Amino acid sequence: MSNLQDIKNRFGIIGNSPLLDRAIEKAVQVANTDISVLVTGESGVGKENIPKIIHSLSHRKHNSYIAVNCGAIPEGTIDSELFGHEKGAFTGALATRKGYFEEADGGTIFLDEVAELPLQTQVRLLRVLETGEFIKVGSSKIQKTDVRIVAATNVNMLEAIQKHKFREDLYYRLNTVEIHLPPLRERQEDIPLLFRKFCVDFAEKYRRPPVRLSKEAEDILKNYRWPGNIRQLRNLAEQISVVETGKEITPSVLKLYLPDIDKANLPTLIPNQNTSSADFASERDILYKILFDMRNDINDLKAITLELIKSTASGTTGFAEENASLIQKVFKNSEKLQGTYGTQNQGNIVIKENLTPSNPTVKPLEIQTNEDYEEAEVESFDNEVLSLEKIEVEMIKKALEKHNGRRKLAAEELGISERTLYRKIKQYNLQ
Ligand SMILES: Nc1ncnc2c1ncn2[C@@H]1O[C@H](COP(=O)(O)OP(=O)(O)OP(=O)(O)O)[C@@H](O)[C@H]1O
Repeated sequence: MSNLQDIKNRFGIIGNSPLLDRAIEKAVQVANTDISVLVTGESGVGKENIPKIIHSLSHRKHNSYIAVNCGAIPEGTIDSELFGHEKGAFTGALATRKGYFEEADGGTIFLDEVAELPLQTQVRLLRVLETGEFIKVGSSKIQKTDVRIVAATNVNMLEAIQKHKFREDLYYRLNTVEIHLPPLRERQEDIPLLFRKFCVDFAEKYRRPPVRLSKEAEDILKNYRWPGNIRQLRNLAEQISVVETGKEITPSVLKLYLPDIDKANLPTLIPNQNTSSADFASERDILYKILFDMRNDINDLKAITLELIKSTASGTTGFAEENASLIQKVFKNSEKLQGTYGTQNQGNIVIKENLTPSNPTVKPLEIQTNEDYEEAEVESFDNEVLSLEKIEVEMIKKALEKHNGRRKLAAEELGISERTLYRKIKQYNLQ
C-alpha cells in the first residue's frame, strides 16, 4: 500500500496540508530501508504515527513493533528495560530478563522522547546502532540484535548537544533521515477538518448530537496558536462536545474554552475576606507541595511494608537494622508533614470537588479552612472529600491544561521533574 489517502485512512490521520503529506511521503520512502529515522516536531503534532507507518510498510512488519517512552522510564531501570538483565544483577533481579532490544529482534523499536535518555544509556544505544551489539545489565556476554530504530523528540537536539545532555555522535546516527511534523498553526487548513472529525467521534462516543461550528468560530480556531497542537485541539473538541451538546459553536462559546483567553478552567480557591490573591497563590503552591510529599511518603511506606512482608516470609531477622535509614527517612518526613499542617493551616485542609457550569468534566478545587469545616454538614462533606490520588490527577490535569499540554512547564508548576510527570501521565492514562 502506498496511496497517501489509504495510509491516512489506515492510521486515522486527518489533514491535507502539503507539509503533512510531505512527512508521510518521506515515511513511505524510507520504510523499506533500515535507515534510522528521527521524527521531530512540537508536542502533540502526531509524531507517533510516523514510526507505525514505517514499521507496517517495511519488511519487518511481521515482527515486533515496540514503542518505548524514554521519558517515562525511571533512570535507574532504563538500561535493564532496554537491554535486559541477568539474574542477581541488582536487588530485585530475581530472574534473567530480556530487554526490548532482544524482544524486538527482527522488528522495529520506536524511542519516543529520545532526548530524555540518560548519558550512560546513550552509550549503549550508540553501540547497538553501530554494531547491533548489546550487553545485558550484569552480564559480560555480548549479544546481537537486528532492530530498526525510529526515534522522536520535541526538544531542540542541537541545544541538548551543546548543553552536554545528548551525545553528538548518537544524534547523527539517529538522524540519518529527519521527518519533521509541522505545528498545527502551520497547517491552518487542517484545523476545521480535525475539529469536525473529533467532534463527530466524541458525539458518537458520548451518544450526543454533534456540535456545529459557525464560520466566525472556525476563523478563531484557524488563527489560534495551538501551543499543545492536535492534542490540545482534540481535548477542546471533547470538552465542547460534552458540554455544548448539539449547539452551534459561536465565537463567544469558543472563547470560554480557549485557555489563554479565559482562565476559568484553572483551580479556584474560595476567597477569604482577609486574604489577598498573592496569598491564595502561595497557599495553592504549599498545597501542591504537601500533596506530592505525602504521595512520596506513601510510596516509601509501601517499600517498607513490602520488605517486612518479604523478611517475614523468608524467616530472616534484622529487618529493622537493615532498613534503619529507610525507616528513619519515612518517619522523619511524616513528622515534618504533621508540623507543616499544624503551622500552615492550623488543622484540616479539606478539598472539595465542584463542577463549573461551563465544564462539568473539569473540577476546580476549593479549599476550606477549619471554620468552614465545622459549618459543613458531615454527611455530604464525607462524600466530597477527594482521595489523595484523585487530587493528584486533578492537579496534573489542571497544570497540563494551564500550560496547554506542555509537560515541561506543567512539571515546573507542580514542582516535580518532567520524568516523574511523564510517568504519572502514563500511570493515570491522562493523555
Ligand atoms: N493528523 C492527525 N489526525 C488525527 N489525529 C491526530 C493526528 N495527529 C495527531 N493526532 C492525535 O493527536 C494526539 C497527539 O498525537 P501524538 O501522541 O502522536 O503526538 P506527539 O507528537 O507524539 O506528542 P509528544 O511529543 O507530546 O509525545 C493523539 O491523540 C493522536 O491520535
